[in-house]
Amino acid sequence: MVARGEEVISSILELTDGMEEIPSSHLVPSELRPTTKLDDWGPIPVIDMSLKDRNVLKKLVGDAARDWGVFQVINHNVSIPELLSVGEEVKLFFHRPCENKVKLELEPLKILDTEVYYTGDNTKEDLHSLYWAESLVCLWKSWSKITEKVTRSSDLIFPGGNEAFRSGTNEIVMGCRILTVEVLHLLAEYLGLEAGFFSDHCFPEGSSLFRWNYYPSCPRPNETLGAIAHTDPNLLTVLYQDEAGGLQVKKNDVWYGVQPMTEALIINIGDCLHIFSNAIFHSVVHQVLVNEKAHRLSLAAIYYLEQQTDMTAPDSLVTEKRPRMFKSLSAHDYWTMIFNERREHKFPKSLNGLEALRDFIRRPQEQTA
Ligand SMILES: O=C(O)CCC(=O)C(=O)O
Ligand SMILES: [Fe+2]
Repeated sequence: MVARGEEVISSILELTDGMEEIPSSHLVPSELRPTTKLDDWGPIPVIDMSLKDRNVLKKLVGDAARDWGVFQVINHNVSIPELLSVGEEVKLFFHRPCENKVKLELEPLKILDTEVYYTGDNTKEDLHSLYWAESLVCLWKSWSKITEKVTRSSDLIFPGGNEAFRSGTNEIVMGCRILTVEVLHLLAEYLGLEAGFFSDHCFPEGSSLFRWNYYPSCPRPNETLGAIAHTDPNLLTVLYQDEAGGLQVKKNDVWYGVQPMTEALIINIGDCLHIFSNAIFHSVVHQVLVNEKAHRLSLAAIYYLEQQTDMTAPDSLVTEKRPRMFKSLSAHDYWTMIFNERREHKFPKSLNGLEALRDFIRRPQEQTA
C-alpha cells in the first residue's frame, strides 16, 4: 500500500516514477534550500593513509579535523570493489516492490544485539536528517560476535541467503573498523594523548551501524534535499558516496561540494569528538543535494562511544586561550538530549547538535579551568 501525494509515502523511489512535481511533504522551506551547485567542489583535504611518515600523516589528519571536520582518505585498506558489489545488492533491495520493503519498516527485526530496519520516507523520522532518501540500516550494539551478527543481519534482509552481501558486508565492517581505529589513534596522538584515548571508548563495546542511503533522482532538485543540514551526533562517520555526488560541507558559512572519488572514503567528525576534544576538532555541518538524472547511493558507517563514556576533555586540552568549552556530560546524556531536541522540533529539526547543546556550553563566568 502506497498512498500518493499528501498522504503516507512508503517509498520515495516508487513515488518518483514519472513524477513531475514533488509532494508538499518533501518541499524544504526556501531558506534551507541549496544555494550552490552540486558540482561546486571545495578543496576538502584528501589524505593518503599509506604515508610512511607517521608525524606527517598525524599532522595532515589532525589539521583536517581541526580546520574542516571532514576529509577524504585514499589507500585506506577498505576494499572498494567489495563495497561496490555489496552496493549493487543493496540497490536490488531498494528496487524491490514497496510492500516487500515496508515489512522491514513496520517490523524492525531485532536479534542478538542486532537491529535491521528500513525507512522509506525519512521525513517521517524525527531522529535523523535524511529527507529525499530511503535507508536500510543494520545496527550492531557491540563488537562481540560481530561476524555472527553481520550474518544474521544479512539473513534478515535476504531471507533466501545472499553470499555477496553477507561476505562483502563482513569484509567492509572489518576494514572500516581498522580505518576508524587508525584515524582515532592519529587524532589522539595529534592532541598529545595516548593513541587509544578515543578508540578505547568506542571498541569493543560501543555500537556501530551501517546505513545505506538511496537518494532517488528528483524532478525538482532545487526544492528539496537528500539530507538537510546537520552534524552527526556520534563520534565519527566513515562515508562512501557514489559518483553521483551531492555531499556538501559547510566551512565559515560557505557550502562546498565533496568531489566523488571512486577510491576514497570520507571521514566526518561527529559531535562527540568535538566535545571530547574541547572543540579543537570540528563536528562538520553537512547536507546532501539530489539530482535530476541519477539515483545516488551512499553508505554511512557510524561509530558511537560507549554510553557511559564521560566526554569531559582532558585538562591538557584546556588553556587560557581555549578554556573548557562544555560542562561534563556522558555520551548517554548527549544522546538523550539530542533525541529529545529532535523529537520536539518537528521541522526544521534542530539538527546542528552543537546548537542543541546550549545548556551544556560553559558561560564565560564558569570558564575557569
Ligand atoms: O549520503 C551522504 O553523503 C551523507 C549521509 C549522512 O550525512 C548521514 O547518513 O548522516
Ligand atoms: Fe550525516
